Amino acid sequence: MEITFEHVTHSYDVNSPTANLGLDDVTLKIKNGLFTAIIGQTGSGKSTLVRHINALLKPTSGTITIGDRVITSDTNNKNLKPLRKQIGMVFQFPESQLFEETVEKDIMFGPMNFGATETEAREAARTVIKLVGLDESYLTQSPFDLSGGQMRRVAIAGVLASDPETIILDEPTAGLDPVGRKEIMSLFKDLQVKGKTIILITHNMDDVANYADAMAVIHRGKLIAQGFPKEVFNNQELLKNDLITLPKSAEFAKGLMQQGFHFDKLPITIDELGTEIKHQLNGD
Ligand SMILES: Nc1ncnc2c1ncn2[C@@H]1O[C@H](COP(=O)(O)OP(=O)(O)OP(=O)(O)O)[C@@H](O)[C@H]1O
Repeated sequence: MEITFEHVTHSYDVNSPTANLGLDDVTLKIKNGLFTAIIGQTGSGKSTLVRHINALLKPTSGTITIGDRVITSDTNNKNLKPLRKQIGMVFQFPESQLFEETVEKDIMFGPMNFGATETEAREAARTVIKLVGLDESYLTQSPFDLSGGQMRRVAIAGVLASDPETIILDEPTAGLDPVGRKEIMSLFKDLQVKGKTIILITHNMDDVANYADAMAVIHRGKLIAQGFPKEVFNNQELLKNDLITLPKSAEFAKGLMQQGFHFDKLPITIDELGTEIKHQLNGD
């Protein structure tokens, strides 16, 4: 499902369409089946942007097209359920929204809300608990007896249980340790390989470099760059004006340039960096 923003502006000031802009004239295409990262400084408008994709927010002006669904300022709040089923949203610290007495009931809540029968929802819970790396024995436990990382997985399973086509992730690994982060990010990459469209908001540039196919940079509500991560991280204008930070490998490569190494483009992953260094040491 392709997602298109055309000249989308969102004002948080109900009395003035030009004041307190969360988004300012954003035109953007998010391609079907890709892993797209949305980055930008704190308060730049990333969450505002993604909340338009499942119509939690509506544009003050402009149009959003999601598959064959068009959202404008006068879109009716009725009939949004099919859209919300297609677009799964994992908010920051999603475990704070767990509330049922068992993991199974918590996971079943979403599908049943979207019309699944109890049997279907139970089946979905059994499938997704494994997808997030937990075994079926967790289903009968209370979510509140689990560790923070396990609770996060259960909350993510709850979103996956409705089998959304597109999954929006707002800082899904915040507060997790490096191992937990890698596991969760690999899970999302795996879901993309299986056909889902993934949209990730993150402050972690290594995650962008390692997992994203495309990225968009938001600054003060405006889209200031988009493209392949390798191109965007090599955008001199953005770097000069401190509008992006670099993944660790690119930072390391910059240091190496002061030692006489040369990179046409900064490598953005460890693999790319290793390959480049090997070539240069071998004189290739
Ligand atoms: N409910 C709201 N009412 C008024 N202003 C808001 C509201 N939510 C966000 N804003 C403002 O809109 C702008 C964009 O906020 P948004 O939360 O989209 O940024 P963000 O890039 O997601 O930030 P972060 O990285 O901190 O999550 C900010 O100036 C913020 O203060």
